[in-house]
This record gives sequence, structure tokens and C-alpha cells, in this order.
Amino acid sequence: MSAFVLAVAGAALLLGFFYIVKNRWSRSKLPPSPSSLPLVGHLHLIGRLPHRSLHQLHLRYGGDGGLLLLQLGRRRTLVVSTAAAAADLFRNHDLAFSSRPHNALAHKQTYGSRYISFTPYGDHWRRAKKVAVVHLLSQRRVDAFAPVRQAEAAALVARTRRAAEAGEAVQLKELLYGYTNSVVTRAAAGTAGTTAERLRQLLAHTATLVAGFQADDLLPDAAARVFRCATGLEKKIDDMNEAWDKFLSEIMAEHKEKTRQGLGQGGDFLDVLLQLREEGGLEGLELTDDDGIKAIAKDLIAAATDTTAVTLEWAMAELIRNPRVMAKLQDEIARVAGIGNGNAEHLITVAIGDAELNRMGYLRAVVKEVFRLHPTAPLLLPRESMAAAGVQGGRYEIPAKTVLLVNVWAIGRDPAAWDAPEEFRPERFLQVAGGEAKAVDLRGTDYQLLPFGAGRRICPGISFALAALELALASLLRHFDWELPSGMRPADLDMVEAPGLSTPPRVPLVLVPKLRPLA
Ligand code: HEM
Repeated sequence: MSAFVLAVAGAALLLGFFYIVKNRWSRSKLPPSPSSLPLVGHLHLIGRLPHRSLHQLHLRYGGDGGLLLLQLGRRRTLVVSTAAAAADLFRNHDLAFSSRPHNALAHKQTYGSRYISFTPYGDHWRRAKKVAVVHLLSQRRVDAFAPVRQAEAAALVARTRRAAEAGEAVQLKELLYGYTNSVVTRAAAGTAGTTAERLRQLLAHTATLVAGFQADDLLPDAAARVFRCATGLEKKIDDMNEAWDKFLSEIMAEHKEKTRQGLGQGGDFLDVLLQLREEGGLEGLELTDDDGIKAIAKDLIAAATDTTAVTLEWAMAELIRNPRVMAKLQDEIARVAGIGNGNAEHLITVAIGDAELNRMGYLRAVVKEVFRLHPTAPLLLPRESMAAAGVQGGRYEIPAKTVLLVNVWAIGRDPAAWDAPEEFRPERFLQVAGGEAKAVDLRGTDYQLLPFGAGRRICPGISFALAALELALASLLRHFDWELPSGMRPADLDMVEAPGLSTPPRVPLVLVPKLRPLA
């Protein structure tokens, strides 16, 4: 055998050896993962409530790092289930994980990914988000919507009063959805009424079409499309998009007409976007046609409505299960704002303003406790890594193009982060006088409480949502006492979520309002 052949064989052996070692080494640097099946990977381990299934998988296979690597259909997925693992990711690797996975379905529904929420990381997303943060959802803008919130809270109380006077039970979901839908529609488009009703129908249909894992998660794009066409889903989505577009085009046309007639511009989202476009103040965002404006408006409307209503429904469920907390909260509200009797005149003369809400520390603690146990988006929105990342100080190597799911539902129950995590105890958020502990916040800086996410992709609507939420809750408890329908005990309440994009109680909450006796 010639020296040349020997040298080539030696080099090949050496390369093979390095390949095997490198492969073993990089696999050993991946987070724990249970055994999987061909094609579906670990999808068969995920039930109707993915956050609960993933929590169980974390408890069984997760180890001490708080990370699991799963193959969910065609997507390699990193699942984060502890506060410590979330802290490492958001503090040290936020940029790497700041994109969104491509989803043909979302792409179709978002005017070609021109939303904020589902848009991959890049210039378009950065500019669109800046427009939302600076021009639409800033604290100044949220403050300016105070009269809208006040009027809609008064309408909410009036509706509840009618039920209380008739001795009827109310379905909280209906009541609360009506409130948030009107607040959001008025903020986005300036009117509620029939606009809000049309919006309600569109949102309801959209939610049922996109809930849960999709064919797109399992199959390549072309095959997923064939599946959608064969099952009629493609047509349903096209019809839905058309209905949305018609709706948005009509309200855009109304806004333009109003401006043309010199009727002045209101401060709603569409007005602001149209005005910014005219003045060239869109942060370099090219919204040359109406689609861009419609895309942003649609995104904000869809992101704002369900999330806030669902949180309110969970808040009422927890309060009725915890009469001590309910009584303490009602005391605080009465001390700061007085007791109401649902009377319209009373509502207007002594409305609860932002100044009063700022003095309700216990209310804020209750809201945080509700978010801890019932985050509306229990897995946040999926992210995708743009580059390989050595997380937890290099302990694990996460390849590029890995989807990230942060299980904030599990993090809210992480025993390393919370005492008695299953207990509903808002006091955990109150700073003890003279104590050193810093109160935990929910705006993305304390990684054990992340209902709005954190880092670059954090929800830009936090202030908007909290203002609407706190006012509704304070109003409902100021004017009414609440009881379960006769024969039901607090322990009978079903506290499990319904599947879907947002996760309300699977059994809609029904309560009986009673007018509070005026002191
Ligand atoms: C209780 C109410 C709300 C909850 C729980 C909530 C929660 C969330 C969550 C978990 C995310 C994903 C964060 C991430 O990927 O890390 C998100 C994103 C977003 N939210 Fe909210 N949200 C609420 C209300 C609102 C409101 C009122 C608006 C606007 C009016 C809004 C607009 C958005 C937008 C545009 C995004 C996408 C951000 C991005 O991808 O950069 N949300 N929200």
C-alpha cells in the first residue's frame, strides 16, 4: 500500500473520529429530552392544554436546569419552566431569541407578517413596535383614554345593576368581554356600538380557527397547505381574512372622510397612524398603502380584547373562592373611593380615577396574584432563535432556529421562586413595612412573574391593559357583592382552563350580583 493511500486513510479515520466526538459532545450539551417518535417527535405527549402537559414533562424529565428540548412535529423546541432558567435566557440571550417562528397561517392573516406580534425580528418589526410604544400605547396616551374607560366602566356597572335588580345571575365572560371590547374598539377606532359587535364576531371566529397546534407545526409548508385545502380550513381562513379586511377598510374610509371634511381628528389609533403617515413621522416605517395601517390596528385590537377580559374573569373566580381576599379588597376600595350603589348619577359624580387606583395597593397585589396563577398567554408567544446560544454559562448549546416556549404558567408555580405556590395569597406582593424584600413586579424585570413576557418582545400594551383591568375590577367590587348561584360552593368551581390562544376558565363563571348597601 502506498504512503499516499495510508495518509488518506489515516486522515479519514481522524476526521471520522473528530466527527463522532463532536457529535457526542454537542448532543451532550443539549438540554434533557424524553424519547421521541418518528415524524411527530414529542407531539403525542402534548394534550389539549399544552402548558399543563409541558409542566408535567418538566417535572418528570426536566432536571435541575429548568429546560427541556422537545421535537414538536417539525419544530425543535426549547421549553423554559423555572424562574432561574427564564432569568438566564432573558438577561443573557434575549437578542438571540427575539424572532418569531415562520407560520404560514399567521403570515396569511397578518397582511404578510406586517403585524408586530408575529413579525420576525428585523427592521419592520423594530419600527412598527416603536410606533406602537411611542405613539399609541405610551403612558400619556393611556392617560388620555381615561374618559373612555370611565364611560365603559359606568356602562358595565349599569348592566350589572339591571341584573342585580332583577335578581338574575350573570355570565361574567359576556359582561367583561363587552367591557374590554368597547374600550378597545373606542381606543382603536373611536366608536363602539355596532363596530364593537362586528369586531366581537370576527375575533371569536379567528380564535377558533387558530387555536392549538396546527398542521403547519407538523408538516412542511407545501404539505400543510394541501392539508388545509383538503380540510376546508384554507377557505375558512381566506373568508375570515376577507371579512377582517372589509371591516378595517370601512373604518379606515370613515376616518379619512372625517379628516377630509375637517371634522377634526380624534386621538384613536387609526387617527394617530393616519396623521403620522401624513407627517412622515412613522419612525421610517414604510406604510405606503393602507395595508400596513390596517395590519397594526388589527394586531392591537386582537391582542388587547381577549387577554384583558380573560384576566378579569379569573380575578372574579379567585375572589369568589377566597372570601377573605374579596372582603379585604372591598374594604380598601370603600376606604379610597367610597361604596357605590350602581346608580348612574353616583357613578359620574364620584368616579374612580387614576389617582384613586394609585392608592389601592391591595388591588394591585390581587391583580399580580391573578396573573401569577392564571397568565392569559401561559406559553407567551413562541419565539425563535436567530443564532446558536450557549445558555446557563455554556452548560447547554441551543442551535439556531430553535423555537422557544416560556411556560409562565409553570414559572408561577415554581417552588424555588414562590412559597406555597398553589395558594391564592396577594399579600405575597405587599412589601412588609421596614422589610428589605423588593416587591415583585410584572413588567418583565422580575423573572418569576412574566404574564406580559420580557425583553425585546415584551407586550407593549401593559399600561393600557392594567388601567382597564384595575378600573373594571374596582368598579365591580365597589358597587356589588357577589355570590355563587344557589347550591354551589366555592370549592365546586372548576379552575381549569379552556384550550386556545388565551385561556379562560373552561366552565364560564356565573355569579349573582347584589347591590351593596350604602353605608
Ligand atoms: C391582560 C392583558 C394582556 C396580556 C396578558 C398580554 C400578554 C402578552 C404576551 C405574553 C405577549 C408576548 C410576549 C413575548 O413574546 O415575550 C404579548 C405581546 C404583545 N401584546 Fe400583549 N397582552 C395584554 C394586553 C395587550 C394590549 C392591551 C395590547 C395593545 C393594545 C397588547 C399588544 C401586544 C403586542 C402588539 C404584542 C407583540 C409584541 C412583539 O411581538 O414585539 N397586549 N402580550
